[in-house]
Amino acid sequence: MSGASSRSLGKGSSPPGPVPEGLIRIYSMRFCPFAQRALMVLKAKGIRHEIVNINLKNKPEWFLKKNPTGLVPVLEDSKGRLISESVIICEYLDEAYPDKKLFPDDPYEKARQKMTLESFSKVPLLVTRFVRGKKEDHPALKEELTKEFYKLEEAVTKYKKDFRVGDAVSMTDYLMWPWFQWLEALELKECVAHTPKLKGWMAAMQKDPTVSSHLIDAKTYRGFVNLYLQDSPEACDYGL
Ligand SMILES: N[C@@H](CCC(=O)N[C@@H](CSCC(=O)c1ccc([N+](=O)[O-])cc1)C(=O)NCC(=O)O)C(=O)O
Repeated sequence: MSGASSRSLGKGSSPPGPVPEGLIRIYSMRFCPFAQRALMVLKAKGIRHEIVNINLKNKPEWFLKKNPTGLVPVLEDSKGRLISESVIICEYLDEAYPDKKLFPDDPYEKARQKMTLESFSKVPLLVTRFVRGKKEDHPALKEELTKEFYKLEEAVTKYKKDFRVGDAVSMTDYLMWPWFQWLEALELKECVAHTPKLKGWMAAMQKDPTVSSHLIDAKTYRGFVNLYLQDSPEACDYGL
């Protein structure tokens, strides 16, 4: 039932029992960029956890009781307390498990990182629109994404500390990364062709042990996207 590569649970499955003491559970989906944020934070901080993958194209009834919006990720602790929304989950994990903090302690530095995250905030929506959009809308969407990346290039230049590399990967790095991982699979790499600092950050991120343990190859992503867009109940288990 649990594990990053476990098959997803769908309609008719039995709900998992209570979360064992000393563990935390995340309801996830192997290809969900929002869930990947939380999974990277769990891994980077060394928090013991179990993963329950949800079939988003055939959702279990019991999952909708845990999160009526039906979205992953959701976090559950041994007291049965539930937290949804990826940024809220990540900030909670950073505070509840204060070893190896990912957000800076300094309130201004933390606000700075959140401002960088805000300047990134259109990217997930644009990537989703690109995936779901018609071919003829692609050039305009690519242009919009390129503009967003220029904004981030400016942020990398001005606020180097928000884009850390190597041992000092920060919360904003992990919160932004999953969508950059998609660029190759979606043939969107040209959008970062003229933002060398952002490209440098991407190359450095790929060397981070937490990031590299979550890399999925472009072909597998494309296989998933293809099935997801057809609303196939097999999409979330693609490649298993
Ligand atoms: N604010 C929330 C958003 C969470 C969210 O939206 N989750 C998606 C799963 S991931 C969706 C996604 O980013 C995506 C993009 C592209 C493709 N594709 O191209 O195939 C697939 C997925 C979901 O559960 N969705 C379930 C549902 O909508 O019922 C947060 O921050 O936690």
